[in-house]
Amino acid sequence: MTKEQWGALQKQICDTIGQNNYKTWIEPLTFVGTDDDGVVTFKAPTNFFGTYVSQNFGDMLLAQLSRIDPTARRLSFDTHRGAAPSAPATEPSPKPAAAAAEPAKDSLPGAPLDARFTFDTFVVGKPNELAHAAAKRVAEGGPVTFNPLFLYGGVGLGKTHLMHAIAHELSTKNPHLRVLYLSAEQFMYRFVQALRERKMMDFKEMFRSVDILMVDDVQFIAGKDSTQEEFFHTFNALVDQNKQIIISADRAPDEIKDLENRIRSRLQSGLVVDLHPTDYELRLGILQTKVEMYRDMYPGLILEDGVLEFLAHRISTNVRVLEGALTRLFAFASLVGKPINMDLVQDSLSDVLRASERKISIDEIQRRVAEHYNIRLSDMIGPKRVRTFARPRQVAMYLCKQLTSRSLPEIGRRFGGRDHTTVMHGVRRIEELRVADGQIEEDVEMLRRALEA
Ligand SMILES: Nc1ncnc2c1ncn2[C@@H]1O[C@H](COP(=O)(O)OP(=O)(O)OP(=O)(O)O)[C@@H](O)[C@H]1O
Repeated sequence: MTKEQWGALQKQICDTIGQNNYKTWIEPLTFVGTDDDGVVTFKAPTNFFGTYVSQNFGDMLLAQLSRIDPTARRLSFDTHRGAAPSAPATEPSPKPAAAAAEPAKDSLPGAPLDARFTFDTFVVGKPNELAHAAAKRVAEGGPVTFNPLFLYGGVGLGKTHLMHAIAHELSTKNPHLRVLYLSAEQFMYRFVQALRERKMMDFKEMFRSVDILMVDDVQFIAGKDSTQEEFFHTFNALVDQNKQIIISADRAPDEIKDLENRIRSRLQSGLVVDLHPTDYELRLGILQTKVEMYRDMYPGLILEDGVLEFLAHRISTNVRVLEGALTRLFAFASLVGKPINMDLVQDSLSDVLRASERKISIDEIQRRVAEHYNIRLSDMIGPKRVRTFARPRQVAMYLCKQLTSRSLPEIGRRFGGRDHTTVMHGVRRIEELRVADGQIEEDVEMLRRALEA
């Protein structure tokens, strides 16, 4: 993103958050640049200022920025005076200090911490409770019990969030602790730079001087032999000194190809925990937490029932995408001055919904529902209107509406050529019965889970 593009965006941001907020919090920021990791850096007047903007306007800013620059992933607020202008995209720029972490002694060349990624903002559910508990334990900062802590899981499930949360908590408890967080790619970059500049001694000394080392996305060093070698030595030196190491990756150690065996076994020698794909309840919980935050930011905006449930159903892959969708909805609603309802969802999120479209088919739903109610598929689709067939048919129609993106006429056609008004009636009926009839509610939930599994 260029300075000019940022200039143009500011107008939009002002419209979104209002003149007062804009003048107080956004105008004083200076755009510095975006690096290869998608970190967008601003110069902020003070540390507090950067933290405040990040916590209160971070999501909105990121959503606006990512419309112009889809690589934008994180914000960083640099409070150093005379910060370097943005570096050319091919050359990783020196990382600015974290917005929330206090620099300890001389500053470490880590990546910025995101001030929003704390334990307070992390929603715990079944899929991530073990990872959360392990992270919490490490953040207590007591004697090192498992080393390393190895967190793994798919894209956008909260690995980085947990690592930053540990770093924040440890730095808050003990501001003198030397906590270094960086990606494996940055580790390699520092290593190559040290080789090139003949500063290997400095490199080794610096990495061995940290109290806590966190390396994100370690799968990156697979197949990169000399980086692996150096990583191995760093790792051993720190473990020998009883210093805590926290590693993340997108898969388990034994699934990372082209990783030396001795490194693999080192990575497995502590506690290996995975973040499972989110379930519906966790996604809904995350959305509800975010909404609380947005209510302060956009007072007066109406959020209609069912919207969060719909998003939690439909966007199931990645929490980042889920959050982005909500941010976009709020920003859009405040721009056009309308309530957040299903019409707005369709208008403003059609691309996200298309991309996250489920692979669940109408056939599959019909088959599962027929099995569940112990009726023949032909009876579900056929013309008979007795309740034994009509109710399962309505449940199936309802699930088709919820779990696929098919239109009502299309669903009608697939149910023996019925009219779309029949489908609509069926869907409404099940909506009513879900509230009034516990058995139907249980059936629908069970079927939905089975279909989504
Ligand atoms: N349980 C959760 N509660 C609240 N927010 C969450 C949770 N899980 C993920 N998020 C949010 O989702 C976004 C993506 O999370 P994060 O960057 O930690 O993912 P990741 O696992 O490191 O993914 P990647 O592999 O892409 O780096 C962040 O904004 C994070 O705050």
